[in-house]
Amino acid sequence: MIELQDLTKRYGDRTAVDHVTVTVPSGRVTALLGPNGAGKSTIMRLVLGLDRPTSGTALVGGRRYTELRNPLRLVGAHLDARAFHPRRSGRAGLLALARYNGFSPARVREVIDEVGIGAVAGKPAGTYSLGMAQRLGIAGAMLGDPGTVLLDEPVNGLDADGVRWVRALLRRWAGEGRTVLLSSHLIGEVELIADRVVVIGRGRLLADATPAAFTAGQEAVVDVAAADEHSFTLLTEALGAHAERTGADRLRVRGLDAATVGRRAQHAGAVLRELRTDAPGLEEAYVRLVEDETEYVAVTR
Ligand SMILES: Nc1ncnc2c1ncn2[C@@H]1O[C@H](COP(=O)(O)OP(=O)(O)OP(=O)(O)O)[C@@H](O)[C@H]1O
Repeated sequence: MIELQDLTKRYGDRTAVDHVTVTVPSGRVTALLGPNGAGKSTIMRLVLGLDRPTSGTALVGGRRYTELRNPLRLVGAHLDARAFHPRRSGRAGLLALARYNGFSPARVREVIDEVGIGAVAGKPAGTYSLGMAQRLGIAGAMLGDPGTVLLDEPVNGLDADGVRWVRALLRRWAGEGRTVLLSSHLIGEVELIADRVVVIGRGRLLADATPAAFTAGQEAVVDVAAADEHSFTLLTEALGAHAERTGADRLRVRGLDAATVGRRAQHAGAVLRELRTDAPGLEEAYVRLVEDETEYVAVTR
């Protein structure tokens, strides 16, 4: 479990993390989600003792990271895909990390197999594709078989297979009771991977919920397509400010239900090709949330 209590970090007059209180439970995959510069990496660095909080605390298993005696056995982290020495082979980098932290060369072989970089392990890490570099970083995080894992943007640069692989790996870790915290600025990834979503905007906690609870309070939208250009014009006029154009003949409607949209179209003489209610996805909920970062939204489980 990771506990952030009133965590604040300022750099000069810039507040990177602003009074964040949140618990990241074990046995779950939790995503820190937020736009670039929201404060996700800073939170991870504070948890890992790489930076000191201005105020508040970040605890892993009830202790500050800097108080842990054998931290890599308890907490694994992968913050930067290019953290390994570019001219050293991936294997050599992992062996050095293992030696320094008291892990066996056999464990290095195991993690290399597990992340599937056997074919490139002898090559300089600097020659790896971003996907391979991500796998190498994840291998480093796994070395100590830790109960808590932090991964900063772990699927950045991975192809669809790679994303599936990370998802399966994180699910397995959570299933084994580990605490898994990843960060992402891509809502689509998070929707696929995480059990819990912690949304951060300008350093502040905006939401902490399951993906389902996060979207539950959101109003559905209606997608409507006109049969022809003339109908599209009539329809656009009939729906006014409720409608937003999303395609050549297509509108997205907020604040009216499908029956009302259908009636308005009929009155206006517009012929429809399609009319459907869309349950709001995580993306819709997320966009609304970060659009107005000044509003504090607490979503409970
Ligand atoms: N060492 C530092 N010195 C000064 N400002 C910093 C430092 N580290 C981060 N910041 C600032 O703190 C804010 C949060 O940055 P952070 O990197 O944590 O965001 P992020 O959510 O991880 O974004 P990204 O997705 O771009 O990595 C930003 O405004 C950033 O410029």
